[in-house]
Amino acid sequence: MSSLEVRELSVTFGGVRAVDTVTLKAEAGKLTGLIGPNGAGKTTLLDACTGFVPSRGEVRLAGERIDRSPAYRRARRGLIRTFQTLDLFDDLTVGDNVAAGTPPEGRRRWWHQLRSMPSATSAAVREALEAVGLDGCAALFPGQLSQGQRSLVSLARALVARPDVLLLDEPAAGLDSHESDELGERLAAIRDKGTTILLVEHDMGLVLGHCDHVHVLDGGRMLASGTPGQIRENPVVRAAYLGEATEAAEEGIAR
Ligand SMILES: Nc1ncnc2c1ncn2[C@@H]1O[C@H](COP(=O)(O)OP(=O)(O)OP(=O)(O)O)[C@@H](O)[C@H]1O
Repeated sequence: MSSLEVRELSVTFGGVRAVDTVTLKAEAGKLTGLIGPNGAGKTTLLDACTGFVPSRGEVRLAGERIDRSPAYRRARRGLIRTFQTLDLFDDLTVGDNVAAGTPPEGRRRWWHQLRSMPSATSAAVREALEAVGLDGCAALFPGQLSQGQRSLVSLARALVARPDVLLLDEPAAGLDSHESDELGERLAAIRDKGTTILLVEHDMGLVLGHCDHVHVLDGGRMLASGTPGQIRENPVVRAAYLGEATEAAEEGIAR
């Protein structure tokens, strides 16, 4: 099991400091939530961890620095992510969409890799679809699924790569509260099988109901960290994120 850790991580776009000297950890084998208001820097932090934007500071996977590695090497080392925009291939079946997430094997030539690509019916694809509750949907096309189910296809495409650490960007978007609770159970089961998960999400029921630990970002900076219970009760978080003005929060923000 691997942890993911960032130390003093910063990302700047022109004059905007989207992530500002953030230090946080997704503990090995845990489901960690990352929450914060719109524009807080959550997606940018995932982009920096996975090598999609240049950053300053350290990113460590299982204790080893990966912040100088290109995105594909980080993925090969087991750091796999999903995107807010699902980017499914509408002309491919669900099974083929998931199969497309299979990582290439080592340095074999591309025609060998093509020949060894798993098919939509391979065991790895079946297993990934089962893990998200879409077994039986392999032959359907994304257009035949609900938005929530499409999000699950994107999750299955990440799982087929057998990640050590899985970064999820708002997988509950488009899910109703029942589906989102079900997703929480599935993520907990994936964690229990040994995958470390960092979950960016606005769905508070999912985060506070299922995560082991939660980090809160605001304006690119770490605002708070704690158990879901501690985060729920934190007056500064309630003021900044949940829109509740309290005296304690005002004192906290002023400090
Ligand atoms: N490619 C970019 N170029 C310029 N500014 C960017 C870029 N990507 C993000 N930003 C800015 O960085 C800040 C953080 O954005 P980010 O998307 O990381 O926030 P977020 O917490 O994921 O928000 P949301 O919950 O709405 O997805 C915002 O001010 C955003 O406008």
